Amino acid sequence: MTGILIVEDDASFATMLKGFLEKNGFKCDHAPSALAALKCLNKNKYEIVISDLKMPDYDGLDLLRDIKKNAYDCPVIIMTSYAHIKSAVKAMKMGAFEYIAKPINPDELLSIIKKALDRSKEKPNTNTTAPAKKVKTGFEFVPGKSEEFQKVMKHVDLVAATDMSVVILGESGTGKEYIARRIHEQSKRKDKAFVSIDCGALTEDLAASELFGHVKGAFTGAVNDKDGQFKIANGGTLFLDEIGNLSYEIQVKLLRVLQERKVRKLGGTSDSDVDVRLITATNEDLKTAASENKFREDLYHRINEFMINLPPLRERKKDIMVYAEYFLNKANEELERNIEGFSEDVVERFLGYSWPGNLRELKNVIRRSVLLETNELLSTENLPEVMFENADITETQPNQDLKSIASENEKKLIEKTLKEVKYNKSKAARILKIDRSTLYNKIRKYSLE
Ligand SMILES: Nc1ncnc2c1ncn2[C@@H]1O[C@H](COP(=O)(O)OP(=O)(O)OP(=O)(O)O)[C@@H](O)[C@H]1O
Repeated sequence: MTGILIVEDDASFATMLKGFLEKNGFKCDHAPSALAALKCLNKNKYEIVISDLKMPDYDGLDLLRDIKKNAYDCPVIIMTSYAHIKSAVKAMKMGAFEYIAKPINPDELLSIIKKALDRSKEKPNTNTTAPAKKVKTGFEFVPGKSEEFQKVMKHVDLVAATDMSVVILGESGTGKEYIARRIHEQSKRKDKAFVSIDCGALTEDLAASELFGHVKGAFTGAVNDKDGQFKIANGGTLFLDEIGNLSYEIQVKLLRVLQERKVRKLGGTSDSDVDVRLITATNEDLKTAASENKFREDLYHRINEFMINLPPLRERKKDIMVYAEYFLNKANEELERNIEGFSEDVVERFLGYSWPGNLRELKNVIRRSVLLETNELLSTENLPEVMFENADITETQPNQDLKSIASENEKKLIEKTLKEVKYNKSKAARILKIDRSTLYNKIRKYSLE
């Protein structure tokens, strides 16, 4: 039986969730707080942790950080409301396996648990507890068709043929790792390893051992010799995601490896040659970080022989429906559904929404909607409410004063929301966070009836 640890401060919801999972053949423990969860993790081995994000004092993100720090080797699934989607995206960057929106859809949860278990089975036994190494299978690269993405692809094609170090700059979820992998697969190193490390999920202690390896006895817990990822990637490509998170000391060591092309294990006395192409990703401006002495300038120049700027999804609107179609096909396959496409309203909302979590968010929204949809086409009914909260502000006309711009925007937002919910006024009022009588007054004021 698979052991699942449920971390949830809402006791009745936790009991319900536990009952549901046990009915489905899982053995569960419940921890009412993140601290209680750490105690359970110290005592027992779990295959999966399902944790609430928002808990008083010490929340799901703190717990996730500590799980990674202590190298408990189990995937963490974060439960969150759509209002906290940004924290969920942060959780993914910190190494969460997946997030699921509350109210929890039981089939969606079972599907994520199954994936987490499959992923754990795929993990090679590398004699390491490394939480940050991602094992990628079934890589399928879909190119966008916007001019912005075409430009990126041109740069990818050009740089792939060289051995230059590449920095990929872009918001979380824009596809930086996919671009890195694409460069590797088009390079002469394609038959060798592509190793991906998420530096954001590595603590300082783990980072050195993870990157460079260690010899037995180098520190408490180093019970065997271990090769670092530089050695494992030898001949191939090493992708360091969130490189800005590496400490100054690790940056110094990294620079030495890159300059001398030699790596020495922690506690070791000899060097071995390594031939690795380095691709790094960041969503912060490393140049500024370097000028503020937060990132070593010499390392910055060494890793930045070529820079690729991957724009956020909202700035390459022509790509949105390309990926939406792709993720729809994938979700149909995975969930054994047959949704044929998107309603016009959905397309309009997809194009108007700002997608703070970029492609990753688009994929999750579609997967969830596919699961919930009962019609042939995906409808706005099943889109998360947050997608209606940030409806785009209209462009302004010359000579408009603030008051008239505000009214104009208000009118447009109400009109758009009403359309999206098919004039269901209770729903519209809820989305707009106003009461029904205020909504009726505004509908009258703007003649929207
Ligand atoms: N070119 C692509 N083709 C198909 N799917 C893609 C592509 N790019 C991104 N994706 C999808 O979007 C998800 C996020 O992509 P990726 O992990 O590369 O983003 P990232 O920018 O590295 O994110 P982070 O900064 O959070 O690590 C992927 O899991 C994949 O499903």
